[in-house]
Amino acid sequence: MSFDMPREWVLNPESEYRFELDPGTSLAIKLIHGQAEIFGAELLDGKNYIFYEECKAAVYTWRGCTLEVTGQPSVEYISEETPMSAYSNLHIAFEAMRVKALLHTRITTYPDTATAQDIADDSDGPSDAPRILILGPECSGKTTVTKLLLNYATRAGQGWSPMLVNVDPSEGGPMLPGAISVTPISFPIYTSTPAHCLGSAETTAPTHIPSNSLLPLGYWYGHAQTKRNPLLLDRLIRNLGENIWDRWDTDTQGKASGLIVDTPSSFAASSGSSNDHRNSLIKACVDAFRINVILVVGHEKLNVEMQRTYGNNISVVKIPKSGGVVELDALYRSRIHKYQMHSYMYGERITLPKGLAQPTSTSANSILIAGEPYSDFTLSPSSTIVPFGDLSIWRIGEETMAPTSALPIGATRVVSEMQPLLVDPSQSGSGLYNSLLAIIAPPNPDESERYDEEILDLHIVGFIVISSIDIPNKRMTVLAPSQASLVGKTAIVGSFEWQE
Ligand SMILES: Nc1ncnc2c1ncn2[C@@H]1O[C@H](COP(=O)(O)OP(=O)(O)OP(=O)(O)O)[C@@H](O)[C@H]1O
Repeated sequence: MSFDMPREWVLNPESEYRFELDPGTSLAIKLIHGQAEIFGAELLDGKNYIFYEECKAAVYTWRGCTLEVTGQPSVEYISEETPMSAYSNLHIAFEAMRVKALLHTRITTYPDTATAQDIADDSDGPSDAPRILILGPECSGKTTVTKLLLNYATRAGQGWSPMLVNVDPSEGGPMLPGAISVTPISFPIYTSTPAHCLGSAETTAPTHIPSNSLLPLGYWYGHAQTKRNPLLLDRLIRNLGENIWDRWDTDTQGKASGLIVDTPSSFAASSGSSNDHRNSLIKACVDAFRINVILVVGHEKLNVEMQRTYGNNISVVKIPKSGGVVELDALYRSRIHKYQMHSYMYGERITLPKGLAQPTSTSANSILIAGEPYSDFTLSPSSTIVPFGDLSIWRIGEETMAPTSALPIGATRVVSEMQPLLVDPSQSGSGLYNSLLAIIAPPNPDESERYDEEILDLHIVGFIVISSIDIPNKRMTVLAPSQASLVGKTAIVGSFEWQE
């Protein structure tokens, strides 16, 4: 049988079709009959959903369905054993919490409008929105559970917009790796590529704004590993929390929708010295987001530990890991970082599976990429030469290039983890060549309001890459998604490198 030809898969109720793609291949899945969803986002029938860039995922059906699959996955099979009923029970419990939280806010804000039934419903037990922290080891399915629960909330038809909080800097959520962010989610996140496994942010390029792009608020941590600068990560997590609570002051529906925090696997690793930093980062999340539910994905020891530490005030629930979750190695993750950065600059270059008829102006609507009709998703970044002085570049809490031997005899270098250090591009070891930088919001225009570490608390407005440095002429080549001027902007460098 040729894999170029469309093939049919018939799924029984409560089963899923799982697939894994190799580099350079793509897959189209069309729902022919019945009902199906991909990590909680419902498939429309008759549309070809495209998957690419080594995507690994599953299409699940509650009531049974027939799928038409075009393309050549490296792995594909049907599984009848899934944890979906446990996950959907959780969703039902969270939905009840949202409804009660909204009712409680309505009664306390507008007591005159409350009916006797409202008051009776409000009187039985606590009424707080679900604010959920998801913990689990590497490749346990944390991001997938986060996405599934968010998607179910948006499908409930109640106008919920739960906050997706991503504190996993190695993944970057809807932004780029190195960022942590918060994003209100009001429509389902469709899976198509691991480069945007939690949806994609609106690009800063003005030419292309898909209707499903997200508007995250993010801070730049700059590294993949949480242990590299836990104090900085702690502070950025607390910044995210403050932003959420400020916004919820005036958004009762959003507040009742709650939030879901996707965490890095290092939060679940308990080995020696890493224990302290991960405990303090978990605590930072619990405090900043006022967590009231901790979900532990398939890890008995961590579950017991969380029960002991937080069980008195927080519901700690162990949930099963899906057998479909794929083990991802370091090389795969590095390729995903490359896809993410390239997609930010160049948009998406998608090769459709061979057996799929090429889209015409009339058929493009029946081909969906991440839930959006197929169109030209490519972007044209600008590559410009800018004088060193146009941009002020900082590095947080790490030594710049001057070697220790350059210090006065007997002096030791003391750099606090939170200290912003100005980077001089004219120094040959500046570490800027080929690096990814976040451009951050301008500092407070009122000089009297400024403080030393202010740049730690400024959110990300975009990203650039320094693709070459010309020290003799004091200028550098900057790759950016748009041609907006960089004069006077502030950027922070981390440890992510641009890969061609
Ligand atoms: N049921 C499933 N069938 C097929 N693939 C799946 C399934 N569930 C998850 N996956 C895939 O497995 C991979 C790992 O899942 P996920 O990213 O959710 O795990 P994680 O615990 O968040 O990983 P990390 O180690 O990065 O923290 C992803 O590519 C995801 O799409």
